[in-house]
Amino acid sequence: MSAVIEVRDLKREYITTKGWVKRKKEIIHAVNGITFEVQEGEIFGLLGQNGAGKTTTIKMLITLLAPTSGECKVLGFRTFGEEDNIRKRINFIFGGEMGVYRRLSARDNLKYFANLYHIDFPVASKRIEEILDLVGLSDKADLLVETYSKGMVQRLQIARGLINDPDILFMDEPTVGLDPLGARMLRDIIKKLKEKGKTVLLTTHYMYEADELCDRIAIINKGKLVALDTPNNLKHMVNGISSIEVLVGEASEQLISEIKNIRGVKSVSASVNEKGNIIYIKHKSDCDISGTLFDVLKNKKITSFTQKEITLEDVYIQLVEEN
Ligand SMILES: Nc1ncnc2c1ncn2[C@@H]1O[C@H](COP(=O)(O)OP(=O)(O)OP(=O)(O)O)[C@@H](O)[C@H]1O
Repeated sequence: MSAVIEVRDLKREYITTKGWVKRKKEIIHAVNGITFEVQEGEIFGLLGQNGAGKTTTIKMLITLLAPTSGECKVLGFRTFGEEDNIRKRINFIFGGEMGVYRRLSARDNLKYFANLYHIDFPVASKRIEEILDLVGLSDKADLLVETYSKGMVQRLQIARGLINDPDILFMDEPTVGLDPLGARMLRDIIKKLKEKGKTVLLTTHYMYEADELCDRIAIINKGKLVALDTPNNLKHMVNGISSIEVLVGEASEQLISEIKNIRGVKSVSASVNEKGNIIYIKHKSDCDISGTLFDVLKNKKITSFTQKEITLEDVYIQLVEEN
């Protein structure tokens, strides 16, 4: 395997102005010195809160934005200065945007984009059929896109992103706005791309998505890289913390604060689902809180009590809080 993306001490600043009367210049350090490599054939995830710098990073990688400083190379070429060598070998998909023509059929859309890449007709025709099959749109290929569901449009977006047979596909929140079934179909397509040897760099807000898809994940916070590893290794970073989920009839603020006061408890949160109130408790692994917890939950109609594995979300929250 070789590195197809090389980023070293990459920075990007934006200069904006603030205030009405006396306008003051402000420098935003959107990407503030990040370093990572992506290997050929990897699915690599960029995770971070809103405004963490994910889209800015992607824009620099796809040659749309010049870095302020640092090194940013794709397929061995500088993204600023040697972009012509990169553009025909990559493609990108921004989730939630149209990017395709509603008044054309999927097949005509793909023919149009193949034309933009000057792909010969026989090659394009064969590729279009293969791509339509990959994204599961073969039987709907001649319908107008305006009759498509959101999930179908998103799948067509992926098809569009594959028209030049790119080595690397960049995806910014590919499943945003999709229903669970649509999102699952899209994740399956991304897995198939990996099987075909493509490299995928994606951003997502959904932890389970990153966990399921990514070989490695970079967590970005305020423009800086706070962790980079496989999902499993990242989970091991939250050493010494255990997680419990309890389903109860009611979860009052007083109950939550009583649980918070148990020695060894690090955090408590609650949510409601159709079965009742779920209380999420994180505690130090070397403190057995179960006895005291059962005392506090006495008469609270416990319907389930589960010791949970640490999730990527736990890691993410801890890292972002620490930073
Ligand atoms: N064109 C711009 N001018 C000024 N500031 C910008 C510009 N684009 C982005 N920013 C700022 O740079 C920071 C990083 O933005 P970016 O869009 O890269 O974050 P993100 O991680 O992709 O967020 P999100 O998950 O919300 O898409 C934010 O503070 C944002 O407000």
